[in-house]
Amino acid sequence: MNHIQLENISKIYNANSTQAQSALTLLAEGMDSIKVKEQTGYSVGLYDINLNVKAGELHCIMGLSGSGKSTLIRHINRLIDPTSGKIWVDTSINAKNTNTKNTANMQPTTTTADLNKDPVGSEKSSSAINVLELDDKGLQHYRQQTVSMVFQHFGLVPHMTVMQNVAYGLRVRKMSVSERHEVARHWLNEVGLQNLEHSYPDELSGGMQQRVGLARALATDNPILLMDEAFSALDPLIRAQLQDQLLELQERLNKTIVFITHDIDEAVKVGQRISILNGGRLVQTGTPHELRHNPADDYVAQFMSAKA
Ligand SMILES: Nc1ncnc2c1ncn2[C@@H]1O[C@H](COP(=O)(O)OP(=O)(O)OP(=O)(O)O)[C@@H](O)[C@H]1O
Repeated sequence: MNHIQLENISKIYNANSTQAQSALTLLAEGMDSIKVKEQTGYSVGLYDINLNVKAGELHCIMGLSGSGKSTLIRHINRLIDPTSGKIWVDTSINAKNTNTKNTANMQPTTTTADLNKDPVGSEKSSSAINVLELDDKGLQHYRQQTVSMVFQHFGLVPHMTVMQNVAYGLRVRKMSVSERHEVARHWLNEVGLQNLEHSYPDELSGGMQQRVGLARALATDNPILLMDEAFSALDPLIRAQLQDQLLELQERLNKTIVFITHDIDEAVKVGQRISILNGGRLVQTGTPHELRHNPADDYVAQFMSAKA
């Protein structure tokens, strides 16, 4: 079952709709984004992206710098609005299986077996909403209840303790302070930071700070987790530990995770499927095995041979 679907998403930066149309016309004729920028002056973030992310999938978005990865992920929580296209999210899918209060109901929404049943995954659920149609209130609700984000540079509030940072996103839920702290403590425990709840972010290493960022995102219990180069700022050893921890958590949580990385090794390690971007275009989506054995073009083949 699809959880997120991007339909014909294009993003031309700093252009009104008429200006953007001139760039889109050139892109439709096959011109690459560098030439389009030279000819029109407009930056191409994305062009005609069609992408399905299945419920419970850890889906990596991979590509070189400037290929459009951050632009793509920021469309899903509408930090960026597209020039054209639609973004469908099935808000009926709810991985409400994780908080300490709900451990008795820990039923994963989607299993790995379910993922494999839907190799094409093109159908749209009748409960999917086009998030571009949300008004301010609807968007606020969507961000509070459906999507969480983990940032590359952690994004912790420096004057709040670790506990306060993790509990912060729960203030909008109807929970008492003690309940919020109970949930936060649970997630700090899950990421291995049980003794640091009274510390401040600047007292922690980068790896520890990102564990707090992960605990904060997980504590909201939102079914979709967006991770934008979340481990890229970390030393290789710590990065590998966090990758392992994410995989271990995901085994139990079955979140729908969109994971941005420019590192093919990381994508192959954590991603069930990988989508490869080049110059704002989606070149190929597939499992690591499919990309390695049936690359769509030389760009994909080069990534995968660098890996092999
Ligand atoms: N705010 C902006 N204004 C103008 N152009 C932008 C803006 N943000 C991104 N771009 C352009 O859109 C294209 C895609 O950028 P994006 O940051 O999404 O790529 P990326 O793959 O995430 O790169 P990186 O790995 O370096 O973060 C680039 O050409 C970039 O210059």
